[in-house]
Amino acid sequence: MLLKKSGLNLSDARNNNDFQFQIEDLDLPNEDHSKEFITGDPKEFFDKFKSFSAELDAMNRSLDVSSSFATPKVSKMEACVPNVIVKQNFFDKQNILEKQNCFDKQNVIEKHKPEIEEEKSKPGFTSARFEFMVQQSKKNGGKSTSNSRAPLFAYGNGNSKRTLGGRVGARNPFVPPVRSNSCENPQPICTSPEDPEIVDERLKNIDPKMIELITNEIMHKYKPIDWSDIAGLEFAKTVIKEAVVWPLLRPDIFNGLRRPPKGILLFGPPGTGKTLIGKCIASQSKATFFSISASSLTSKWVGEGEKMVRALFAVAVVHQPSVVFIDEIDSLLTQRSENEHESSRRIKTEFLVQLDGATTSDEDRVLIVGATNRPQELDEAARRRLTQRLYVPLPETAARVHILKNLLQSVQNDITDSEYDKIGELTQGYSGADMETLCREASMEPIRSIPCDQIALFDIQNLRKVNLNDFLAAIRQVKSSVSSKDLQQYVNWNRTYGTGGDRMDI
Ligand SMILES: Nc1ncnc2c1ncn2[C@@H]1O[C@H](COP(=O)(O)OP(=O)(O)OP(=O)(O)O)[C@@H](O)[C@H]1O
Repeated sequence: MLLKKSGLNLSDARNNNDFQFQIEDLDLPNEDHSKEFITGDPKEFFDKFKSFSAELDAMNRSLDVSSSFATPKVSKMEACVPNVIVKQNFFDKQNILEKQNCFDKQNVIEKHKPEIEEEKSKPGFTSARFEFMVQQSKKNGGKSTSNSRAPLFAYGNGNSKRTLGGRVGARNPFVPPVRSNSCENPQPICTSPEDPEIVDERLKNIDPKMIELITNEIMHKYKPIDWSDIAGLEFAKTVIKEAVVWPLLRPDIFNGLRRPPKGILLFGPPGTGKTLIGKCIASQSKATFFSISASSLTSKWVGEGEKMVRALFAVAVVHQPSVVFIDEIDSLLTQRSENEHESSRRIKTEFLVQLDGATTSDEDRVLIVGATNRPQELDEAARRRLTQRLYVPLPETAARVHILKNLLQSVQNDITDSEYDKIGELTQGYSGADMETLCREASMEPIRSIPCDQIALFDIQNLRKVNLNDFLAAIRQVKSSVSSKDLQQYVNWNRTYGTGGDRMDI
């Protein structure tokens, strides 16, 4: 069974690219029928089916019509052929592949001659889209529009693939359902910020493969982050709201001198919430969020890196407002050196050119958020372009307590407020990530108190709550991951280059 073999049910198959074209054409009566009657190896069947369709199409054009779209009669025949194949299969209850003559065009023509003749002699029903295609075909001097946007209907006419409204690739042609003034000419690309899937002028010189790769980096699903989810970091949050989020929300106010920065840098020890801030910016500004690791741009695409950078900015513009979060940005924008590899130099140059806005306009709402644990390694040209450089320090005591309370919400515990404060004081120098590790460790303590031989059948209702002692035991295990020497480097760099770096209250 075709669908059974593929492991898909009919509705899954309808959402599956490989099946969309065929399922729609096969016009299956219902799922039960499809299970019962369609047999054979799907790939083999569809390969045959496609080449057969192409043959029919060629034959179709050789009949006395000006083009494959010119009359509804022949197209009707074209459209009915797959149904014929399937119906034969349905009604004969035979394996499609066994019925080799299904793919014999003469056989099909002979069998359907009366239908075809009848269709030729009377005007048939034509849909608005079909009429549109006929008009386009006439406009093209009767030539097939196989490479334009029309032939969704005539599967045998080109290589275009029919879909059932599934995901359309960034480069797939846009097919207007009706002729409209804005899309009258099928050649120019219709652009729409609301529907970036439509091919856009701004992507025309970009390799479609790269567009696809970058588009895949868009994070569609992440928990919405609120500013209150980020513990502490009040200064960074205030600057970001004012310089980044509000301008993304109200571009009409924030223009000219009030134009937002194109790039910001978040620097600080590991695990202090830089990524969290990036997500919060995207979440609060309702922007498209791209999360890209700089090392993936530099290592995976050796030799192609600068093209990827170009693709990244182009796709971000199409999907604007966008926030592009680049983790480990230092590895992309390291200081120049004599033994630097040519390809990394080219990537860096391209990135700086793009950040300068060479290919974007002032109105474009694309924000680059770079994060680094090694700000001192940044190239000075890059540093200058990342105009807001915000220090994301280790959390203060109050922030650590805030993180603890947030994390422990999902675990039964009997920790009092004063005990929270105590844990907060005992975890001086811990990063947010260290606090998370600490909570995990503490929450394991009640589990460890269950005898090994009872764990399989243990009733979770009897699990004791996490308490202060669990945290005291965990603190002995989990240590701070940031040394005071490292910390001093961040403080020094912040003093020299950071936004508000000479403030004493951060
Ligand atoms: N200020 C904070 N408020 C709430 N949670 C935090 C905070 N800082 C860190 N965390 C938590 O610690 C974990 C690590 O945070 P995140 O990934 O944002 O750190 P990072 O600074 O980007 O780290 P790295 O530099 O290693 O990439 C996350 O699970 C996050 O929820």
